[in-house]
Amino acid sequence: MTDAAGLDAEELRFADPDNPYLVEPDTDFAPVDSLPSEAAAEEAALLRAAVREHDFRYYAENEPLIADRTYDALFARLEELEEAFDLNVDGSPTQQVGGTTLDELRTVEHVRPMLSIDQSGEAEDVRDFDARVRGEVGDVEYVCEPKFDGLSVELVYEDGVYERAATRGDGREGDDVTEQVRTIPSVPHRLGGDPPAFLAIRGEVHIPRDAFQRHNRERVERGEEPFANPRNAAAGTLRQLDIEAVARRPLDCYCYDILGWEDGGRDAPATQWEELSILADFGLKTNERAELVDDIEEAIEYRDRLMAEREELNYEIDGVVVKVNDVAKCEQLGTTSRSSRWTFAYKFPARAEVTRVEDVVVQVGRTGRLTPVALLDPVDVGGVTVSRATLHNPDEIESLGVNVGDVVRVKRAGDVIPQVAEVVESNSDEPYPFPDTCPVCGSEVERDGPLAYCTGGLTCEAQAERAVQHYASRGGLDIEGLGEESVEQLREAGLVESLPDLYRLPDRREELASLEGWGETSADNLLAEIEASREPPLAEFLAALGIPSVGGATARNLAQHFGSLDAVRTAGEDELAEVADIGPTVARTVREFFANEENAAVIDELLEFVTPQEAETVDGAGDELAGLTFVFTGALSVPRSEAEELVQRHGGNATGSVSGNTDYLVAGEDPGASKRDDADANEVLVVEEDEFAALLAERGLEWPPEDDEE
Ligand SMILES: NC(=O)c1ccc[n+]([C@@H]2O[C@H](COP(=O)([O-])OP(=O)(O)OC[C@H]3O[C@@H](n4cnc5c(N)ncnc54)[C@H](O)[C@@H]3O)[C@@H](O)[C@H]2O)c1
Repeated sequence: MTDAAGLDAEELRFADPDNPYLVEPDTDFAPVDSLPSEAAAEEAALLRAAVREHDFRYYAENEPLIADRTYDALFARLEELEEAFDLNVDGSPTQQVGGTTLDELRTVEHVRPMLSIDQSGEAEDVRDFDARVRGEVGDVEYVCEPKFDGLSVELVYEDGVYERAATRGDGREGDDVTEQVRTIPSVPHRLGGDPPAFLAIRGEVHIPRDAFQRHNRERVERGEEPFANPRNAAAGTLRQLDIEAVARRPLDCYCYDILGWEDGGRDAPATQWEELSILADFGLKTNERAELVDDIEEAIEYRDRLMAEREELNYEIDGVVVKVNDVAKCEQLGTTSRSSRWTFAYKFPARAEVTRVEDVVVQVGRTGRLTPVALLDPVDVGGVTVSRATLHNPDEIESLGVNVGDVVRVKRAGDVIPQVAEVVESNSDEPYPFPDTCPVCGSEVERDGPLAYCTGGLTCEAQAERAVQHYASRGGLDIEGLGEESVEQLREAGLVESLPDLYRLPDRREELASLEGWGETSADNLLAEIEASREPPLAEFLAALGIPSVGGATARNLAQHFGSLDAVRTAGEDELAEVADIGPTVARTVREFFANEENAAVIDELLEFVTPQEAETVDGAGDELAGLTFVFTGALSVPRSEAEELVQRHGGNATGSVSGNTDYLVAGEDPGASKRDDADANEVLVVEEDEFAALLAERGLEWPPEDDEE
């Protein structure tokens, strides 16, 4: 999202850069009855162009210019004008489904149009919908379901076998995402139960919230822009052409509607409620919170209840969908060109509120990255009090134009980290001046693209504290008794200011024992742990140094490739890039880490106390599994991601779904029938975990891999 004034004309597809509804539109509209009809027609034309542009940016590019709430206000105004002035609506976005297809993907026609849903956040509008429905078809029951904030897909099964999947696109045709959707674990490749000969269903692909947060954190750590919300992340992922990359993302899919059913004499279910239960019988994932209710008041209560539970769910929802239960009545109610007349979405209020920036602080991360954070006048955003919001990086401050004292809109878009979405009222001439020295150690700040880094390395206190925390963590040398809080306590007491100070603690045993909450025994235990960490394996030591982008696996590859710390420290970028799993970017990061004078000084000092053990170098590490493709299914004795990582590290492929070129399907406990069936059909070798271990052992590899957590 941007609030930069003015847009480059070339960037725009449907609207003029001067269109007032493109950037920071004013949604305080003049009352319709005071408008001359010419002005109304003119305003509607501008709104149509702007809405088309916003649709394009939202659906095709996943980069909206304005907040959803603002978009909804523009859309509602356009509808209002068209109706009040009886304007010609041919081709208006109010008559069409807003999506589009991409050039890169094949287009497929849907079995039945995939339409939009009329929606509102007002209970009165929901009651109006109900009155219209009852006026046309008499009394009805409703099925209420969460409105998942993901990406709608059509799935097609023939004789129970997964055939294809497509995005909603413009409602009539969508992008072919068959291979992408095939990687989703909750989409069976073969249906169970007694499926019809032909079945088309509608579902919503989404990324669970916890996985989304993990994924975003990794993106930020790699210096990439985080996704604004899980919907964008799911949409972006699903339309990727690199299927293996899609398989690595934790997508999930809820199914909720039958679009097509052909089965000789057997009829499709007669109600929405039966549809849900039969979909579940076929092994498709349906949502357990769906409810059948007797009337609209119960539907309204359902929405309020779900809104209160919203934060507990591991998937993002933005309201509830209310559907007429009886399919025959649905057909009677029919559809418009844009939406079905038997469904209504009762939305939750947007989780975005307006507040004042009280201050901006700049935090220093373990890698030295500086992150500006806005301290806010606390505000309730969707039931959670927010007093801080990330500003991401200096470029974001510039593009938002935000400074202390400004009134801003804050949002929590699926993720837990609140963000400043836009400046609503600026009280400053300039954006917040980003510091050119580190607020903690005063070292110079260096820019790398949009990001800023402190050049102080391990001498920077903030980095040092986090460096010590990391060094002692399970991803480092696993020094028990030295958690984040103790490290902070030791630093505050002046006992540990940098890594080598850990090994000077025996000289300060008395002081340590006298700290609040410590005592002789805890102090001695910690000192014994520290003593035991003095001869670490090289790989663990490298991982413990907290070199940016170097986790346990990469550290082990480095150790196996170079054998000694000296060799790693002096290796050039080209040599580093020869290591399995290391590309040019990571090679440069590693080189820079060791070349940094401050880091070098700290490491030299550390080596006065610590002697990393040389590692056995392994020739050709990384090629043992070359040419082999594995799929893992069922519960393994370690997380599946570790198995996949191991395979990839040794030159093999690990994908999420069985396909023609899969060599082995490794079945852990409870492997899931459909994948195994598929595997048999493809003549893939199905092996149990111990056979997999044997296969690795033949190639000199160990299973399960040693504890490798970061
Ligand atoms: N910010 C912008 O520029 C911009 C631009 C375009 C659209 N938008 C936003 O997108 C929304 C409109 O998009 P839309 O037309 O895709 O509508 P929508 O996503 O709000 O609602 C329709 C969709 O709901 C989904 N859905 C989720 N759970 C469902 C369930 N249980 N049963 C049935 N359907 C379910 C379906 O996929 C369907 O496509 C608006 O809220 C608007 O704010 C924003």
